[in-house]
Amino acid sequence: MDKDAFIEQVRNKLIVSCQALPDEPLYGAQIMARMAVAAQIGGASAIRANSPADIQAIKAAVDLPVIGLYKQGDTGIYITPTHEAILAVIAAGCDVVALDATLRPRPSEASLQTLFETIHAQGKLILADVSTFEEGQNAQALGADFVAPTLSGYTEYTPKLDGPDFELIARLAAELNIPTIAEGRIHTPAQARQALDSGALAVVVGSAITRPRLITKSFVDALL
Ligand SMILES: CC(=O)N[C@H](C=O)[C@@H](O)[C@H](O)[C@H](O)COP(=O)(O)O
Repeated sequence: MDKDAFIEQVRNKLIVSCQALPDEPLYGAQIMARMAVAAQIGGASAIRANSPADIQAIKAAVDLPVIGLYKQGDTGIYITPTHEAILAVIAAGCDVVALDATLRPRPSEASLQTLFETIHAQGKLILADVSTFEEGQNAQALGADFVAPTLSGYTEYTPKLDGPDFELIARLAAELNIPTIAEGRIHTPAQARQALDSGALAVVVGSAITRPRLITKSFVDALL
């Protein structure tokens, strides 16, 4: 899928992140594929998914573009950090590759520039997951197709907010030339609406739709 087609597919729409790690109760490619089917029936415009196995199962189950990533651990730079991880999610069939584009020291010798080049050489689109405006600027300069504030609140130098980082969404959307896809702690339909009103092209919602353990906990906590 080319960039214009992807933009038209997701414009002003919801993208559902269907992810469960091995320590989560819904872990398993077939379970994530059913989550994706539910998301498609509900009206999602695209799916965000982690790992080659999940991406492959989701691609077989739904007729939607997939933003693929491959988490390697859960500290430091863990979202699609290497060429191998990129090639694995592309081989699994994703349309867009999401990767950590923060300015932190990288775990392998691969620079962000060469990782971007690998994605484009395979004819796929780049979604740069960042935590600050400067990281978004850097990703744009290196050739990213899309930017998302996915990592705001997850780097040691960004504030830990309870809700979405609307300020960063608005600044990325206003000051960069590439589209911003809002993501991270969007927990309600009103927040999703606000993200679009802040200038985002589309909105990714994960936990609030596909992590029932966390959804349950939010209700339980409200009753304490
Ligand atoms: C920080 C990090 O590793 N974020 C991951 C990125 O793919 C996922 O664990 C999140 O679920 C996703 O970003 C969607 O966000 P939320 O689940 O808050 O709607």
